[in-house]
Amino acid sequence: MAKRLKPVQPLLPLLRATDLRVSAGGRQLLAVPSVSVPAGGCLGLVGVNGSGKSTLLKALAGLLRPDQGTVLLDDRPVREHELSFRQQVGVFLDDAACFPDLTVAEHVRMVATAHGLGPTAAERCEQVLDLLSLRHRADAFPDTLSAGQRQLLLLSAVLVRPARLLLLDEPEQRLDTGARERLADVLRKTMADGTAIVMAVHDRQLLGRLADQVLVLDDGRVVYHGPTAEVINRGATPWH
Ligand SMILES: Nc1ncnc2c1ncn2[C@@H]1O[C@H](COP(=O)(O)OP(=O)(O)OP(=O)(O)O)[C@@H](O)[C@H]1O
Repeated sequence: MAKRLKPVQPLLPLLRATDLRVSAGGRQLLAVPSVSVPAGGCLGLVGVNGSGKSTLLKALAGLLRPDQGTVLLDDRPVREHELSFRQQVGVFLDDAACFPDLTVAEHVRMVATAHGLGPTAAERCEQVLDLLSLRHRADAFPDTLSAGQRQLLLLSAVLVRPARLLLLDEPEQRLDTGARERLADVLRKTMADGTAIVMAVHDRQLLGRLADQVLVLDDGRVVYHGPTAEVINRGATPWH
């Protein structure tokens, strides 16, 4: 007798946003029909300055309330201040700041401890500082860091904590080629562990190495949403 197969349930995306619209001062800043990222996937957001990438990230992070549309994490609405959301989602925006009186190691340790790493915090902190090549500045204070090292400190503080979703705004800013490659390696490993990433990015190589899908924005509107390879293979990017 033929065996009856159970219907296959498609995997739910981790993050899903539908019909997002954001405006300010009577002007529409963003109109995005849909965003969907599965666990372990990476969506790259690209577009010229002012095209709406940060606005979209803020809406996905629940930091900005859209006029219209929904953002769901695991099919539940995103709420900025909900503890479970903060525990699951690491957000890196370009306005992140450092404490002037805490060293590099202390910053990273503070975030790791706050996110419940407990006895494993010290080892994880060293590992992240090693991976981003910042361990030699572990005892340095922020005002003695170069711009790129400060960027690495802020990234270390986001990457040290466990997260199911990372929302990153131009993480490659101020980093040299080697540091960008190390960042790509760390993010790829994070994805292999099942973390989803949405990342605004100007660096085409980083985009090609990480993103499996790309959303190109122009004046707040989506002008392309599809596989990264198609955008990369065009030779010239449609956003520069
Ligand atoms: N709080 C705000 N009030 C009014 N307009 C805003 C606000 N924040 C951003 N904008 C406008 O929204 C548009 C999109 O800005 P956004 O910062 O999302 O662009 P971006 O693609 O991230 O740019 P960049 O590559 O320069 O970081 C811009 O025209 C900007 O001036």
